Amino acid sequence: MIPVRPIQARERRLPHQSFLPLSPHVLMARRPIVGGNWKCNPESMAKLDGLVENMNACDASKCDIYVCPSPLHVACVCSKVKAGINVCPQNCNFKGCGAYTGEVAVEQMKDLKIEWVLIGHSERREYFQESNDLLAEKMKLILDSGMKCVYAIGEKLPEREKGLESTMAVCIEQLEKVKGLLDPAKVVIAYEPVWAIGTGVTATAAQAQETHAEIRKWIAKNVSEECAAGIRIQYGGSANAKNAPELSACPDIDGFLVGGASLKPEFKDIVDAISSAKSA
Ligand SMILES: O=C(CO)COP(=O)(O)O
Repeated sequence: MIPVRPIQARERRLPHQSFLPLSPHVLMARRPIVGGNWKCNPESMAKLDGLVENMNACDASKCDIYVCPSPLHVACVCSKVKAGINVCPQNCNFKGCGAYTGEVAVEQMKDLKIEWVLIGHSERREYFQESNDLLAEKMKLILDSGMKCVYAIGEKLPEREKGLESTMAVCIEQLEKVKGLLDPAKVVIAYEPVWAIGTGVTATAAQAQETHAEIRKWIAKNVSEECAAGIRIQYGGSANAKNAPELSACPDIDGFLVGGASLKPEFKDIVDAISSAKSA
C-alpha cells in the first residue's frame, strides 16, 4: 500500500511550490521517511546499544524510520530496535543465496523479517564500482522478492559546479535504468549530493528543493505523474538537527538519509523536524 497520510482540507489551499498541480488524482501526501546510515560503524558491539537507543528514542508515529547497520550488526540490531523502526541493510547481493563469497542475499534478509534494502550509495558506487546496470539488477531482485528499496543517487562536486543541468544529467543517468521499476509503494529515492556527504557542507534548502523538484519532474515525464507525485525523495548530505527544519519545509523533500548525525542523539530531532513540518 502506498504510505499516505490524510490530507487536511487546509492543505489544498496552501501555495504549493511543487510544479505538479494538486489534482484529486495526485492529491496524495507523502509520509515522511528518515533513515540512519551507520555505514561501517560502530567499531564494537559495546557501542551498538547506544546507537540503538538513539533509534528507539525516535517517535515513529508520523514518520517512517529505518536504520542501516553494517552487515555484521544487522541481525543483532533487528532484535533490539523497537516496533516502527525498520532495519535496512546497506547493500545486497545481485543474486540469491549461493556461491557469492562475502555477500548477503535478500532471502537471508527476508528470513530476518527485513523489508527494506539500501542500494546505490555513492560509497558503493565509488569504492566498489557498482554500476547503474548492476544496481538496476539489484533493485529488480529486491522488488521481485517482495521487499522495498531505497535507491541513492547524486552528483559530485564538478557536476554541481557546472550547474543544475549537469547535476541532473548525472541523476537522470542513475535513474534511467531503474525507471521501469519506480513505484511509490516500494521505492524511495535518496538524493545525496556526493560533495555534501560527510563534509559538513549541506546543500542549501533552495539547491536541494530545486533538485528534488527536477527529479520529480523527470519522473513525471518519463514514468508517470502519479509516480512523481507519490514517490518519496529523501535528502542526504550533512543533514543534522540544525539544518533539518529548513530543509523539511521544502515541499519536495520528504525526509532524510542521515550519516554522521545518525550516530548521535540528535537523530531524533531530525525525525521530529520533518514530522512536524509535514503535519503542520
Ligand atoms: O551518506 C550519507 C547517508 O547515506 C550522508 O552522510 P552524512 O550525513 O555524514 O553527510
